[in-house]
Parts: sequence; structure tokens; C-alpha cells
Amino acid sequence: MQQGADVHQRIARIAAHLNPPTNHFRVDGSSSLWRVDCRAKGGSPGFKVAIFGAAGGIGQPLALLMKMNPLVSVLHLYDVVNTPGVTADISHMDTGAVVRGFLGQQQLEDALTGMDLVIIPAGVPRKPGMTRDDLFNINAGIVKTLCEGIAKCCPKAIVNLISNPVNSTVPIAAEVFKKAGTYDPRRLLGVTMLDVVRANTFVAEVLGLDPREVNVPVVGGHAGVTILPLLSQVKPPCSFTQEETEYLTSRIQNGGTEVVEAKAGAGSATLSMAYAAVKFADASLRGLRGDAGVIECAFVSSQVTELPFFASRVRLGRNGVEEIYPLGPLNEYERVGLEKAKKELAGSIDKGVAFIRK
Ligand SMILES: NC(=O)c1ccc[n+]([C@@H]2O[C@H](COP(=O)([O-])OP(=O)(O)OC[C@H]3O[C@@H](n4cnc5c(N)ncnc54)[C@H](O)[C@@H]3O)[C@@H](O)[C@H]2O)c1
Ligand SMILES: O=C(O)C[C@H](O)C(=O)O
Repeated sequence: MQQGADVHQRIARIAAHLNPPTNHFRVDGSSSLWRVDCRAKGGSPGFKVAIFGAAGGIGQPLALLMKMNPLVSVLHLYDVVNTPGVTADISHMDTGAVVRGFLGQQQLEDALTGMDLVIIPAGVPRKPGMTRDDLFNINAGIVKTLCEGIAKCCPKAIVNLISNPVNSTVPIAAEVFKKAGTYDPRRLLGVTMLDVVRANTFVAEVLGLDPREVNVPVVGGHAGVTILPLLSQVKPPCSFTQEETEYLTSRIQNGGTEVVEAKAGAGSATLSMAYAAVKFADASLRGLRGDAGVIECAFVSSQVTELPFFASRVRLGRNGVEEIYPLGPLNEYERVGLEKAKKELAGSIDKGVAFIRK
């Protein structure tokens, strides 16, 4: 009898120790399967990362890949549906990051508190025949709510914003942060990495190279003609015929639509996007760690053109964007493309700003 009481006390002590200070759900969801892993996982060095939209098409593989990232010590998975299952599943991976799940608006603040990096792939994806701007009405409100939470709970976090239309959602996020008095333009980055990933792949195919050896700067924004690959600046240095230039530019600009059509109503790019998002998040974390020479393309607050936001090569550091590089010499084809890109971008940026200021 006494022995039984001791066992109960021990279980109660372990449970008290394991029960998190917040009200997020337990990954096991069962009273008989206590998590007894906290001694092994406590206090490993690394960054705290949250994924918002973690149960979605991008969110799930992104969560998987971030759980494998040795720079991550704590991984928060937030969504309005299905996070208990995704969290339980991912938490069984024998990698270092501790995974916690959060479900719904009432757990938003707990999910955000203490985060170094917040990655946002929350929102609806395109179906065939839609533009990214057609997602504005739904995704603008989602991004607004999440950014209000960030301003309140982790205003110093780096934000990697994936939700479309990126050309408008980044200005929305900036306006929310301005309103809250927490805006630091260095910490807000629209993720355009998938355009670079696609450009590297398609250019490597044409050149007959390994895509890992190719680096194509892609500037402007993340929709149609605003996606401007600078094929004159490809590394390693190379040249293209006019036909190759037109084929590559069009394929890179329409890469998203190519996937949307192939998926035939089942969504847009998720797997290649998760890969690109992790590549970009890893660069953000290496920058936070103080690594030198971390340079990627991103859609950021910028003075590279007369527009308030523009995607170009940026150097990432302890505060997010530490340096924004000028576009460099453009050829005539790229100069024409730049003018088209700026015209469309201006409207998308204004639309995002107006959504908050209205
Ligand atoms: N930047 C890019 O390069 C890029 C690439 C691909 C997709 N995207 C965009 O990413 C977004 C997500 O795409 P997906 O394929 O993962 O869509 P999805 O529908 O599969 O997943 C989206 C997830 O967001 C969740 N969600 C909805 N409202 C939310 C809220 N208020 N808070 C938290 N989570 C919420 C949903 O429950 C869902 O799990 C889309 O807007 C898509 O256009 C951007
Ligand atoms: O094309 C889309 O709607 C999704 C994403 O922006 C992409 O480029 O794949």
C-alpha cells in the first residue's frame, strides 16, 4: 500500500515536472503515456523556432526538416487544425530539437513567446486559374492576426513570411508592426527562396551542370513578372542565347503556376517550398549565430529602387538583414523586365499597406 503511494507520488512529481508552464497540449494526449524525455533534452544550445501553419502542405515537411536542423533547440508547431497529430508524429524523431504543439487562437501567444525565428506558411494556396493576388482576401487577415501576436509576444524575432501574395503580405506585416511600435525592417523577410531554387535548377539543366554549383540571383518580388532572374549574373559565369534567356525567364516566373496546374486543384508547391523555406531559415539562423558571409535573396524593406519593398541579395546577421546589395549591372532584357516588375509591385505593395491603414 505504502509502495503504491510512493509510486503515485513519483508519477505526480514527474508529471508536475513535465507539465509545461503554458497550456499547450501534451504530445501524447494520454494519461498513461507520460513524456519522460526532459532530462535528456533539457537546455541544448540552439534557437527557438516557431512554424505557423505547421499542419499544412508546406508546414508538415517544413516541420520535419526543421526538426532535423542542429541549430534548432525548440520547435513550436502552431496551426488552427491538426497540430496534436503532427506534433506527436514529429516529436518521435531522434533529433535534438524539443517539439511542442499549439492549437488555435487561444494558444497563439504561448506558441510565440520566446521565439527567435517565426516562419509563416499559414493561409490558403492557389487553385488552377487563380493568381496569388486572388488569395489576398483570406490570407491578409491571417497574416495580420499572426503579426499582431508576434508584435506582442516576440517583437525581436526574425520573421520569415511565406504566405501569399508575398508582395502584399510583407507590407501588411510591416504596417502591423509599425502600428504596434515594434517595427524593425531588418527582421521582416518575405521568402522568395523558391524562385532562386527553381532558377538554379532550370539554369543547371540548360547548362548541363549540377544545380548545387549554380547560383542565380532573383530580384523584384514573388509573383509573375515581378520575379526577375538576373541571368547575366549567374555564377559560375556563363552566357545564354536570346531563346534560352526567354525560356528560362518565363519558366522561372511561371514555376509556381506549373506546379499549381500539375496538382490540378490539390494546392501549390509544398515540398520544394519546404526545402526552400528550410534553406532560408537555416541561413537566417546562421546569421543570428553570427556566421560571416550569409547571403540570400529576400523580399525586404529596401532602398535599392524607389519602391519601399524589393527582393534582392541581402546579407543576414545577428539582427536579420544587415546589408542590402545593389542590383549590379543589368542587360537591356533585364532593364525592361525591371520596369515591368516595379509597375506591378507598386500596386501590390500599396494594396497591402492600405489593408492595414484603411
Ligand atoms: N513564398 C512562396 O514561395 C510560397 C510557395 C508556396 C506556397 N506559398 C503560400 O504558402 C501558403 C500555404 O500554402 P500550403 O500549400 O501550405 O497551404 P495549406 O492549405 O496546405 O496549409 C496552410 C495551413 O495554414 C493553416 N492556417 C489557416 N489559417 C491559419 C491561422 N489563422 N493561423 C495558423 N494557421 C492557419 C491551415 O490550417 C493549413 O494547415 C499559401 O498562401 C501559399 O500560396 C508561398
Ligand atoms: O504559385 C503559388 O501559388 C505558390 C508559390 O508562390 C510558388 O511560387 O510555388
